[in-house]
Amino acid sequence: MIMRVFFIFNLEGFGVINWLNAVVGLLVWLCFYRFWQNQSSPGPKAWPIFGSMFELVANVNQLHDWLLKYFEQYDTFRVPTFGRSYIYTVDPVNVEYIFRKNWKNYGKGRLIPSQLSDLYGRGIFTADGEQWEWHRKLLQRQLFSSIYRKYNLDIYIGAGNRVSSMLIQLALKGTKEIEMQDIFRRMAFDSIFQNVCGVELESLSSSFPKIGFVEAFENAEILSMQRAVDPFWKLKRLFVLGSEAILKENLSLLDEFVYKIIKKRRSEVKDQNDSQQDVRGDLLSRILILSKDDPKVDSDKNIRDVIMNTIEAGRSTIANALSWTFFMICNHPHVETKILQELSKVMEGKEVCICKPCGQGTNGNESLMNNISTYANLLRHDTLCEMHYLHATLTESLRLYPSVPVDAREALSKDKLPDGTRVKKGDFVSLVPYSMGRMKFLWGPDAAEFKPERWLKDGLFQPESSCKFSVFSVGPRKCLGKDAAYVQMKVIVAILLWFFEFKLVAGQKVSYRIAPTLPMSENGLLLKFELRNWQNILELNGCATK
Ligand code: HEM
Repeated sequence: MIMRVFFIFNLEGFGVINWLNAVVGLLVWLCFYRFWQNQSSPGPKAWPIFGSMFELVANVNQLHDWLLKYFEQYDTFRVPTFGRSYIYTVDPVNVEYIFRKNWKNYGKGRLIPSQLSDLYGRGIFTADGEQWEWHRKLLQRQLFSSIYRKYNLDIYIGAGNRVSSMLIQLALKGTKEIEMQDIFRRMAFDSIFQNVCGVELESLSSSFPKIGFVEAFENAEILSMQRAVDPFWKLKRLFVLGSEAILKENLSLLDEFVYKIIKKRRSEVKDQNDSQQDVRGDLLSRILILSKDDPKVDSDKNIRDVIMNTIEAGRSTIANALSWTFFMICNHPHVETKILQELSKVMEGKEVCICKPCGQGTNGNESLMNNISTYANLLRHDTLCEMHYLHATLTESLRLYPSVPVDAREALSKDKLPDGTRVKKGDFVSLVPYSMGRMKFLWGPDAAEFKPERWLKDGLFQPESSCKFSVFSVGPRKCLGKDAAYVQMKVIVAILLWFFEFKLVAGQKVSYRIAPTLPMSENGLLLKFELRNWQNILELNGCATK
């Protein structure tokens, strides 16, 4: 074949040097062609071969604000790097196309799953196609069942009680300031673990215990992410060296713990069916009971992957969202007042002493804890649904500080977006909720301001299209835990704000840290706290004491 080409183009006698010149010339031409192509597309300046790599690396620690700067000029732009482009968009029409209309062409792809699959296996966050569909259907069936919803709510109420008890104990020891992000991180991990596995990890205590499973999970996640910038990770994994050796150790600990729970639960629910009164509510039991005819459920590895992915889904998302919400509430005292007014209105008439200065009298802390627990138990689904202002506050905080700031997909084949942007196979195409939430063309001239009121009409919460408020993603792969997330966040805010007063510790600089979610930087959120002054609440609404 090659000889035929030589013959046709009469290339015999071309000479080695000439050949080399031709090949180098072709490569240089290709580089400059690509350079020229990238130069003419919207986005940061692109250099031959390296594309915009240098600018990207220089800005990686403030990635979200760097992207935002470009979104002030373009709705969609390209960041070319060595072999592929990263395309970012805040254009709702492109978002709808990528995530809904042509979603099958934009999946988890190959690169990210290859780095994360030791931790998450072939679970919902790493799988495409049939495997993803199996996970999604399995979870969908459980997450919206009434047994599971009730079980979850009880977990969240328990978590609210535990955080309160922890704060009271800390206050007794004379502590006046706390790092709230760490408390929310512990609370969210404990809750999702109990929700998924039916086991309490008990990391919420005033002694701030280190829990082996939690540490191993967090280490494994960081080490798996670091593979993205380590070209030798596969070699290191092969020879069990350095970071890969540590990752392996953490993964073994996680697997041992999880497989033990799966085994135990299999034997416990072996003969149970869903109609029994004492049926367990945790996700693992429910899957084992309800899907026992599904051959894939027989595989402990599949179940392990479901567990790991669901823990990941509900862990840092909730902790981040609550941390930023408290940050915003502390910065906007009138929002706190309105939440308290709503709480007292919604809870009015419920059989609880919500307005008395309980716990500050003779019965002391025990009475206060009883009061907190009685109040918390009244936070049932119907009561939470009445809290429109709190719902709006959480949504507004997520608009500005979305738990998943960049939602990326890999193009499985070449394509063209509605605005004409060309996509090559292997390009990463991302919607950027962090920037979307700040776009004036979407939210008006006050887009940067924190205004829960923008979500309310006549006091009722008004949802927005997910192509505009994309915080929970869009289309067939949108978040499965959105409702559960709101329930948990509302319970925690309703309990903590009612019983405690929080103020920002002055002088701290609160910013984000780069991660797949949007945690605050290392120092977290330092808050001063004390028991709420009940007299203020009484005055707030002229509330009648019981
Ligand atoms: C404030 C809280 C939360 C936010 C902002 C959030 C946001 C998101 C986003 C943006 C995605 C798409 C991620 C991707 O494309 O890879 C997602 C997926 C998902 N979320 Fe959430 N999430 C939250 C809480 C939860 C909770 C509590 C659960 C479960 C109990 C959950 C379960 C899931 C699952 C299973 C998926 C995968 C859906 C799929 O790929 O089909 N999420 N979530």
